[in-house]
Amino acid sequence: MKNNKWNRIVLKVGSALIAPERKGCSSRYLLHIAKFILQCRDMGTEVILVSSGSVAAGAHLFKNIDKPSLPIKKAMAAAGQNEMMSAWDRFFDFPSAQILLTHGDFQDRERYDSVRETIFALLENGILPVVNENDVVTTDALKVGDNDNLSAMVAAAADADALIICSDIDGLYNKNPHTNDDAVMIKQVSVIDQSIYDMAGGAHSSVGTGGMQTKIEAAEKATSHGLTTYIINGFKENSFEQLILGNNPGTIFAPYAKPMEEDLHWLTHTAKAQGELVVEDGFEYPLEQHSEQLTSSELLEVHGEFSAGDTILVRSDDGKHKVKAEANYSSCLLNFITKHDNAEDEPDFQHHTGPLVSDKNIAVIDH
Ligand SMILES: Nc1ncnc2c1ncn2[C@@H]1O[C@H](COP(=O)(O)OP(=O)(O)O)[C@@H](O)[C@H]1O
Ligand SMILES: N[C@@H](CCC(=O)OP(=O)(O)O)C(=O)O
Repeated sequence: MKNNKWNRIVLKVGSALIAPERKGCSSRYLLHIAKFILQCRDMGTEVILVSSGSVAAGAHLFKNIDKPSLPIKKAMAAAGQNEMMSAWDRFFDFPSAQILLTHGDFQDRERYDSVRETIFALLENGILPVVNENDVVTTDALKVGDNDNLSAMVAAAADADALIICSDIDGLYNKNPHTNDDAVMIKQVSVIDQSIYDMAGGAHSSVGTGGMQTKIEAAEKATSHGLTTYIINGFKENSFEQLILGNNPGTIFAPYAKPMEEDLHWLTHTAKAQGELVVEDGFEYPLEQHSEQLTSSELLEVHGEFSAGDTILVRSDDGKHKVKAEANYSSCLLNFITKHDNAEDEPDFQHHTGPLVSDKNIAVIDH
């Protein structure tokens, strides 16, 4: 990494590298990944490891592993997490620390700050943070769901310079190479747009989650925060040797020249919408100068339960525009308004309610 001069990186390691055949952890690939971590630290680059593989590592302890129920999958994660942590530990002569997170830890500002502070304290003391999703406690509403996105959220929270996603494939191809013989590898991506997402297919291995789709989402989260992002083949020792030499062994995603402001980045890439407003067609955000803000007179439907200050989706009735923003009113109040829009009450409500969402930060959703 002579040429890269990174201060801090997040290294994400996929399940296939930890427990390739779901027969417990294997040191086969971890050895050269651990060597890379060691070399980075020797060069003065701080490393945060995001390690998948708890489910794959724990699977061999259970019967009927081919179609495990959700509770069994969580039990596999609980048992496998221990195995995975000890597998990593065997390679290091410095301490490591386990951090298990859910989406809720990023959504809640106080918990988010707490995670950041803990990571910084570990790094300052030379301890390697090893992060995974806390699969045991996650629910659909609370989970990130895949460690590609989790690694990008960790990388943004930890102010890293680069995110390196180690997978079971050389990088991003123009189509899934496992199902298309003529797939061509993409060495560099400067802008992540729909054409890049269209290249992505799902996971191929029995242990991976998300395939290329979630890696591109992660790259978008990270590059928009100013991080260089790589997808590399973690099976190959040469990938890590090339990184150390400052070369690109896989696909590199260029960081945004002008990274997003922190709050807008959080709203766009981290915050989950707690509910949705459907409004009359014709609304546009971000607002042009002098254009009118959305008020309850344009409100058609309210979905979900949310409080003032929560993140919500606002969608035009024709589905053409969709934004994420901070609600200025609770779903309870807005439901009351939509159900009492008779001529008698309306002027009063219009008078008392201002814009439906805060225009401080508006994230336009286009895919
Ligand atoms: N366009 C693509 N380029 C490369 N791989 C792709 C593409 N579309 C789908 N894939 C699949 O994504 C897989 C990697 O994702 P995944 O199985 O989730 O791995 P990991 O465990 O490393 O997260 C590849 O093995 C491949 O089958
Ligand atoms: N939290 C899960 C990992 C989920 C996941 O994203 O796996 P992968 O696609 O292999 O990175 C586990 O430890 O098994």
